[in-house]
Amino acid sequence: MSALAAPDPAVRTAAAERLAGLATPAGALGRLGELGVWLAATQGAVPPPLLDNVRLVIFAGDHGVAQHGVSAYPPAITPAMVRTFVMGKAGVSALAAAHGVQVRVLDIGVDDDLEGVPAHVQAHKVRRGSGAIHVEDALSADEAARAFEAGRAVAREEIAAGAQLLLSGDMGIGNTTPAAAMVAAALGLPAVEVTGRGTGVDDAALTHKQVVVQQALDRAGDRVEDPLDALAALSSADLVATVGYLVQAAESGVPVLLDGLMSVACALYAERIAPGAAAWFAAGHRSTEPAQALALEKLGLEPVLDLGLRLGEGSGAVAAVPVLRSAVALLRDVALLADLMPPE
Ligand SMILES: Cc1cc2ncn([C@H]3O[C@H](COP(=O)(O)O)[C@@H](O)[C@H]3O)c2cc1C
Ligand SMILES: O=C(O)c1cccnc1
Repeated sequence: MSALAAPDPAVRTAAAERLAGLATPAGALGRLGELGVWLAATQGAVPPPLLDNVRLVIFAGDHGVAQHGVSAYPPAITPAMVRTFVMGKAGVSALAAAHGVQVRVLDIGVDDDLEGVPAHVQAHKVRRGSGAIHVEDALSADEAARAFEAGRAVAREEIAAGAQLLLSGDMGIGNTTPAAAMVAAALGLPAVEVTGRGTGVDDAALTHKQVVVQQALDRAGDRVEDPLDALAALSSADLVATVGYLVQAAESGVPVLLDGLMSVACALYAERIAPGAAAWFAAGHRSTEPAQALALEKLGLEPVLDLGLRLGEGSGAVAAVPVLRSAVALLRDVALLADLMPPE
């Protein structure tokens, strides 16, 4: 794809001028000031509008590799959590209810037919489970293309519903393994430098997980040089859909607040596929996974929060929404110093 347009530079300049003119000491608003300027540029208005239409999509899927000792939890948790999101009782559901964020969960590749779950949850399903990446490709080229288009379609649907800010979340036992492989492949790093404990595997399982990630990288070989080939080899239907969602948001000029490892790994690929996309992304939080920190650094993103969260689901992004709203409030509601001072 050709390079994407950046958030409006003229609006960015006007927002930076407004920030500099507020009745606060220069620079006193720190990152809140920077976030306000970014939000103004991405919304195309100074001051930026109130963020009252913030929408999270949770992409759910299973991973063949989860049956090979890489997670502290069994794959049966994935469909159980999809049902929990539908009921509004997951960790992210509580945060989203507290902060007025709309949540949508989508089964892109769960290895279960999710009987009784509303049909719209499965409207974009690509397949049941994705391949165990250390022994086979996650997806065929055709499945990867379909997952990418599904993610794009979902972003268009959310934008049509008025989204001012999109969030991306994940659900899938074992997904920190493909996400670590994706980051290693994009950054040219060995498995030992990217692999983390995910849901909390012990030392022996961490060593095994590193071996599995390295096997996946060795198996993919030179194919990692092309981002779409790398995704088919090393990711999953739900993660490719997330990449498509991020690319479409950036292409449509709608900003995205990223979450933890899966979200940020997908953002790396969105930037590889659509250079310039990262200018539309902010990082909600720093997770405990080493690959997330490495991917954030590559993208030049500084996370808003650092709470030691390692949940996924979009929880770290939702937790950061009040900080973004604070940034908007300051640019909207603080007087200009020039208006307070008598003319000379
Ligand atoms: C009850 C439960 C709820 C979750 N919500 C998100 N995750 C997170 O943990 C998983 C990734 O970690 P790993 O690669 O170690 O399996 C993903 O499902 C992710 O969304 C959860 C995990 C569990 C167990
Ligand atoms: O970094 C994350 O987002 C993460 C870490 C562990 C488990 N689930 C998600």
